[in-house]
Amino acid sequence: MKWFEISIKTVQEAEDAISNVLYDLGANGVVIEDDEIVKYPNSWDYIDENQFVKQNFAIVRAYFPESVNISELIFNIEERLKDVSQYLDIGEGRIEISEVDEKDWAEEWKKYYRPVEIGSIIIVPSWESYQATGEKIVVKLDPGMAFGTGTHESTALCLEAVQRYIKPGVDVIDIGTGSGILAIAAKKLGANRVVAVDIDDVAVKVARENAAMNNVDIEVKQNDLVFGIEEKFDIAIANIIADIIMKLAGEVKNVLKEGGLFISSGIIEDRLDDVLKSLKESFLDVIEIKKLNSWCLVVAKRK
Ligand SMILES: C[S@@+](CC[C@H](N)C(=O)[O-])C[C@H]1O[C@@H](n2cnc3c(N)ncnc32)[C@H](O)[C@@H]1O
Repeated sequence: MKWFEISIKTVQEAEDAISNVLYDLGANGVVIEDDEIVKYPNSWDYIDENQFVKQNFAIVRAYFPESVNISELIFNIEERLKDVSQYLDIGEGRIEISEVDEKDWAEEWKKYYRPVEIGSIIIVPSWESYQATGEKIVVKLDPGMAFGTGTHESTALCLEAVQRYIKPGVDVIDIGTGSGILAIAAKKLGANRVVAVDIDDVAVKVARENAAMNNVDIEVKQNDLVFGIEEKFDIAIANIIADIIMKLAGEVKNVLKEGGLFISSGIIEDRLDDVLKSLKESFLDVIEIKKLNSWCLVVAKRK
């Protein structure tokens, strides 16, 4: 499978804002390369440090599946970069598109993936040997090309929340499971039935493999959000982008028991009000909002 690699040339101060924009537009992964390039003056006859021009430089690379509508995506990136540049110098902001082979970047990012500890949960890359100590709940993971390593703020927020909300015996649906990370954590925290859905067939395959590697019994299926699901759950978790959370707000009630919770994440701060409005319009009571850097998690309760 091929992927689109979108590279944006920018400056270090803007790299987080740009990577957030790319995640919010549905990137499966973002890699930041930054360095200070030292440019020498054209000529000098004595060494004066002040004459060295330090150029602040960063490239943000994001990966999107080949199936994406690339012209629409580029249009959206350009629009969002214009918004960011209203309040932040984004440097050149030049966008480049190329196609990369799945195996090339799947292997590349593995070099930087280390165990991630959030509360009592530790996410360990499957290729690392890790000796668990004490009471830690270990989730072994090979995310492959699916989103969900635990390093992104939106996943970290969910991992923290599930530890507080999942009680032994609850039924859970994980919508947009990606690598299966949240569904596996939910099961290990004592959930009863766990159903994990994703629209992407690569994610479904990866989540099944990760569930098997962790010896947990999870039903993973390919599905568009909760369409056609007739069961009811105590907790629905969705770490997807704001636009999809807003769409889901109107449908999630159909899969929640009375008093059930909707844990939503992947919401960039600028879109929080839109999401809160959709939840309110869908008669869900917001009981918690948490922020980590520019990302938000919202917990709402079905009346
Ligand atoms: C940001 S990732 C989250 C992965 C993982 N749950 C985590 O927390 O790290 C969002 C996932 O939602 C999936 N997704 C996007 N739109 C969807 C839809 N309409 N129905 C189901 N899954 C969807 C994507 O394929 C992707 O795997």
